[in-house]
Amino acid sequence: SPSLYQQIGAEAGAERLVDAFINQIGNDAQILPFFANASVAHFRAGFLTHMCDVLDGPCEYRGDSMVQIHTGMAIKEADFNRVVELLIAAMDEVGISVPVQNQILARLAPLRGEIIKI
Ligand code: HEM
Repeated sequence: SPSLYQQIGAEAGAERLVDAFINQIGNDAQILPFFANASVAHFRAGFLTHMCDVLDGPCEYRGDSMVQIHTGMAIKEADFNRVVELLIAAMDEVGISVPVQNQILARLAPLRGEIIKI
């Protein structure tokens, strides 16, 4: 059966999704401040490869670990939940079906403990 990566439209679909997500973050007063010192190009490339890997696409994420990246950001539960909302809004925007959205969120949910309160 097709991978989740294929179901979102492979490379072009993943790029549309990540660009919509970045646009959501750029318009969100709660989350944008976390990215004040980040490079958008670096985040885009890293998030794309990580997403491709997590969704069983033909990529292997070799960047810093989730713990390494997010340590010191003091991300709270509410911030994590907000980022999930922004990702859902981005998935809606690019037309990913709700069943596929739920499978994607199920892949990301276990990462919560590596990202918050560290
Ligand atoms: C499941 C949720 C999340 C995943 C899978 C995730 C994943 C990632 C990945 C893959 C990168 C880029 C790594 C690289 O190549 O350098 C990144 C960077 C970043 N993430 Fe997350 N993240 C998540 C949640 C969050 C949350 C909730 C926040 C803040 C509220 C956040 C803030 C950041 C920031 C600011 C960067 C850029 C760091 C920099 O380049 O300076 N992330 N994240």
